[in-house]
Amino acid sequence: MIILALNCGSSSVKYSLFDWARKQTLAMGLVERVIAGGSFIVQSVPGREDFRLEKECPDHETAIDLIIRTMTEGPAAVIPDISAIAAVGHRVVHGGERFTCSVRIDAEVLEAIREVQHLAPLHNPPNIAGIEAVSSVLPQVPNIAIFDTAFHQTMPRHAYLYALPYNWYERYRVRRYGFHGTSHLYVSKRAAALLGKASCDCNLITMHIGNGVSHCAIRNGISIDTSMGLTPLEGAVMGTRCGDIDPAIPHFMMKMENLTPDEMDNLLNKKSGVLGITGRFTDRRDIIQAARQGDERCRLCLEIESYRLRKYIGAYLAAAGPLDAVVFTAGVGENSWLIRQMALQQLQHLGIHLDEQRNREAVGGGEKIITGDGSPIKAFVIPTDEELVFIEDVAAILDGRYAHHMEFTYSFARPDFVPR
Ligand SMILES: Nc1ncnc2c1ncn2[C@@H]1O[C@H](COP(=O)(O)OP(=O)(O)O)[C@@H](O)[C@H]1O
Ligand SMILES: CC(=O)OP(=O)(O)O
Ligand SMILES: [Mg+2]
Repeated sequence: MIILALNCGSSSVKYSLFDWARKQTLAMGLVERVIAGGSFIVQSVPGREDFRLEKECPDHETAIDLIIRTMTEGPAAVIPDISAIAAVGHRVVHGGERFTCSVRIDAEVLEAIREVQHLAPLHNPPNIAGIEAVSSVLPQVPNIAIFDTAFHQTMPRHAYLYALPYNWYERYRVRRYGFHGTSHLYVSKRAAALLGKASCDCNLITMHIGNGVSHCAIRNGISIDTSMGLTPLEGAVMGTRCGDIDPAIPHFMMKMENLTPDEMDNLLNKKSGVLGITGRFTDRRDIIQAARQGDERCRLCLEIESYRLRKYIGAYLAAAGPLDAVVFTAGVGENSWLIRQMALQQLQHLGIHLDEQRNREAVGGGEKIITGDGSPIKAFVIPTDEELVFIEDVAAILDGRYAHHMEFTYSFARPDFVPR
């Protein structure tokens, strides 16, 4: 059974093609600059040179058509025919309160995903566009939705409700949902394996630090709190999103600069975070390099970002403890020893003893421990693999084995997987 996992973002489509019977990755790839213009596809196949092709994709349908053509025709082909694809797993960022686990998509499920799209305006519309595009190109193939929010549906009321008029929750479902659930789920299961414990016996803090950043407090294997909220804007300092701020600031700034609500929302989502602080960079590699060359604003940015990480570790230690481990994942968490070091410094009194040498060496892939041997709480770097969760859920749903994220035993076999 060959499964295609799709992650349709606003400007990109990431994909992974997996042969379930052979447990083999056939291809992984990415179409960038969808809609924006100047789009191109890059596909990696184990044991082959990367394939790259420039092709305009003014919409997601064209991007998905390009992906299917690349996988089936010409020099980058990995399967003989489109009919080899047995099912497609789609990342859906917001599932509201209705979806607590992955589901097969039918007209009613698609309608329910549409109903909550206003809660994730940057993410759900491209997810829906991807589902519609696949349905038109591969009409016979089952589509499965895997939700970012599902893993966090175990949060207790006291963690997911805000101190706002209660009828906002009753009328509009204003509450904390949390995102990156498949990543938190994946790394928590891998951390349990590294600890040699059942995941239901593990208390963890998982730190997904990429362009979007979120943290999760995990007690007995389930999410009990997470830093993103109603939308993916709350919590940590991100590439372009502000994370936690005084909620009075938007109103204040709207008055000061005569901004509309949409302009304000755009500033908080797209012009803030590390871009807002540095004024020029979203990529932490650029920021670290500039800081090393003496750029004061970039240095300050690293201090603000890592201080916020440290505060969340402290808060979630209180929420999830007694803790087994802190886990770092995603682009920054997997690769930036400096940001990890700045976040974990001086936490010995909490039982986290960073081993600076191990931490510096834990870059560029692989699962690593970065605390010293006697550290009461361990810290790990674990490369995330959200697509593998999609693939396992799709296979399990089609086989009738899948009940729920928490009850389902993942195998996470991807021996040939090359971390990004
Ligand atoms: N070696 C590195 N040092 C610091 N940051 C890095 C490094 N490699 C990647 N990153 C960061 O990872 C980010 C992307 O992470 P990723 O998880 O791929 O994000 P997303 O999936 O949200 O696009 C980049 O913006 C970059 O800042
Ligand atoms: C929910 C979210 O922030 O996703 P991403 O990191 O892909 O932007
Ligand atoms: Mg990501």
